[in-house]
Amino acid sequence: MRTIALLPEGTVSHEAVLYLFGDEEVQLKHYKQISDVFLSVVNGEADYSAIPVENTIEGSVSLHMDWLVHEVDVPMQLEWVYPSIQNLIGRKEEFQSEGKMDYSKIKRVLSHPVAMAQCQQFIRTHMPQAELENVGSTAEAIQSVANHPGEGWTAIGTVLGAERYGLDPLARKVTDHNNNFTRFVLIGPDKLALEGKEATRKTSILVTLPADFPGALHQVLSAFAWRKLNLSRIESRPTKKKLGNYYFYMDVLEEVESILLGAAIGEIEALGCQVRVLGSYPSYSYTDLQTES
Ligand SMILES: O=C(O)C(=O)C[C@]1(C(=O)O)C=C[C@@H](O)C=C1
Repeated sequence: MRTIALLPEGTVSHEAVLYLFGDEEVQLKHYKQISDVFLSVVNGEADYSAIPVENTIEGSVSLHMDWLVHEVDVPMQLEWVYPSIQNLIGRKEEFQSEGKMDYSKIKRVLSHPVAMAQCQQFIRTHMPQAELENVGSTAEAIQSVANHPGEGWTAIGTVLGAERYGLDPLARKVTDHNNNFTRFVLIGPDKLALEGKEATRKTSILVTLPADFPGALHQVLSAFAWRKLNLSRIESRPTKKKLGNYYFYMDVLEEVESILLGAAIGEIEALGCQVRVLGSYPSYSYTDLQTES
């Protein structure tokens, strides 16, 4: 049985992992901090670590991307997409009378910063008086609310989290945009694919440009363009070595073993760029996962 490291019970990550593996039995190891989720696979405590890397509304989860690049050297082995459905969580009896919600009683809203950002408008419209507090995960937020009864505390998080910590969804689906999806990856030493499910092949690479090379990025991009290799994401991030030094993170819709991608990487290296492959893996979209073979 596979062991998966992930954020605490009741997080969006937890829902997403349960969804990914469906009926397959997996052992889940929950950690409070994302750093411990990363380290679990490094230390051999888990076969894979589940990491949220990108969100429709917030874009890249920078902290997690930085851990992938700078702190650990474990390949990405699978990617999947899951909707982040956020809800306002608290105790019904504290905020509702005769089934009607009284938002003016809310003094504090706790959540993960990415989840909080997904519900900005909802919070501003309904509870502008509330203090906002960012914590390590949506589940940690829900647990804190459970530990402070009668103090006007609420959390933004999942229905699964509300159930786990004995609270109620006070308002459901409170994200500002309907199409709120999060991209997750599994990192680990071994290859992984879901049997009978359609997947797109993807390769994630990091490209560091040589200093003082005018047009270097243009040339890198042309190596992909004339081979008709599709880039689905490109993003610059600081190298953390020198102010103004950046590397480019790129997702290419092709397997690293393919002749075309191999040749493109060779050409980019010949230009004097450094290329690091972060992983070459199957990518599952939300609808593909729902379709049984
Ligand atoms: O706190 C959680 O529920 C998480 O799973 C973390 C996380 C994230 O880090 O982006 C995952 C997805 C949600 O969009 C918000 C938060």
